[in-house]
Amino acid sequence: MVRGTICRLLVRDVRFPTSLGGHGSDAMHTDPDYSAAYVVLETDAEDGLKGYGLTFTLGKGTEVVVCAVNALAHHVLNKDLRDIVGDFRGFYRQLTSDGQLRWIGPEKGVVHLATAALLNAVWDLWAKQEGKPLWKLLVDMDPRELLSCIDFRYITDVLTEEEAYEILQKGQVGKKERGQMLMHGYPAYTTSCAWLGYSDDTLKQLCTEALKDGWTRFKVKVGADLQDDIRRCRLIRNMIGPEKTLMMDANQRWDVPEAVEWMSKLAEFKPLWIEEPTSPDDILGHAAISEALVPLGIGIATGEQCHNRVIFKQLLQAKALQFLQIDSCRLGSVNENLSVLLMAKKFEIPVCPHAGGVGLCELVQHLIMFDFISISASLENRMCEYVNHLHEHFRYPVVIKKASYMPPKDAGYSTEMKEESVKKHQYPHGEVWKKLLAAQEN
Ligand SMILES: C[C@H](O)[C@@H](O)[C@@H](O)[C@H](O)C(=O)O
Ligand SMILES: [Mg+2]
Repeated sequence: MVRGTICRLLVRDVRFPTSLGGHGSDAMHTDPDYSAAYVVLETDAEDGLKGYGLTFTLGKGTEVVVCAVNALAHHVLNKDLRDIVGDFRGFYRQLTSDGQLRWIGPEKGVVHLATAALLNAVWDLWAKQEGKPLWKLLVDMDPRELLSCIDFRYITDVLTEEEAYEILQKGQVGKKERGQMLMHGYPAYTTSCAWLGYSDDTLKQLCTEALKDGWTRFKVKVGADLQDDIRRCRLIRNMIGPEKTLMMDANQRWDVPEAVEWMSKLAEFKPLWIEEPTSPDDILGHAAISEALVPLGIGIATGEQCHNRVIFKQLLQAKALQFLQIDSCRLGSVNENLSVLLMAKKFEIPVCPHAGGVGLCELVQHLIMFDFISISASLENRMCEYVNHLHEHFRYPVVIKKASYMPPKDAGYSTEMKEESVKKHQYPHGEVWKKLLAAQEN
């Protein structure tokens, strides 16, 4: 049973110096330090359970997200958890519609990332109090209760609450069997072999290891230099062979005509999709690229920087994407992701979540497992991203077997980091940063 009043909120700036190894680098983000604004919620309940939440950042700017979390804190502090989850739609709306703060959003940018971190902590706490992993909490929830967590404002022109109810009702059929199927895991793909900053030797070595570990789906970063891309894509396609799946990711590097031209040159390597070919805000641009590339057998994937459900709605309406990539830390937590999963189902577009970063795999695995069991009922053309960095800092890290995510068993949203890791990596006074910053000064 849900219990307790939220009496303490702590937010910390935690950064990992991943840029030193070129990990996570792409055509636009050449030196990311995978980081998080990390929130801890405490209640006055005797159980001592805490809620942990985060949003993903790339280093600089995490302090701005921390500020935004503090600016939103009054909406959360001294609230009874029963009141929050009893009217989760109302609570979501209260956070996202703060009459003053919404001016620096609304439902996008820093303030929305902060909302995600806070709400992720609330969901973690709720799932912990119920003694269930988050995916199971969602799967066991009655459809009406699930819908009561969603703010349908701005999407009722494509999905009404009644339509969403019908989708969830249909999803009840075969739920148990799909739950059992998941015991073999949810299919994953790896991005870890081919960051843009990796040398060809590193790429080869990591690809060899990944093949040995049973990976069959690979993503490669492209977009900075065409000749480099041709060489790297040839290398990886030759290594994995013609049957395995290859995806490409340009991280918003191109203009619309440039995207079409560039990808026509990479088509020979048979990519399943090109991800973020252009600005994430350019819905019609994505539609134009999609129209040009689908005949070449290349789909469009996007979502990791889609601000909110409205952008996803329009991408779906405009037939601008073939693969939809939800993100657990950019949208307004589970609440907003639920609405996007339901819209994707209505449009029959497969959801292939964005993960990686720090903690994104830990979180989003819950959402995609719920999606399979209760909404999509399909594994066709579906897979969840995996990146093998930084899991050791989490108390309940992801478990990958045979290139699949195994369903989490521990209660909560897998968001909790090890205290030791947080302390060491807190910016700028943690041990790791003190050393690095001192070395930079000398
Ligand atoms: C800066 C980051 O590593 C991104 O490159 C990464 O999230 C990427 O777009 C991905 O799809 O994994
Ligand atoms: Mg990407």
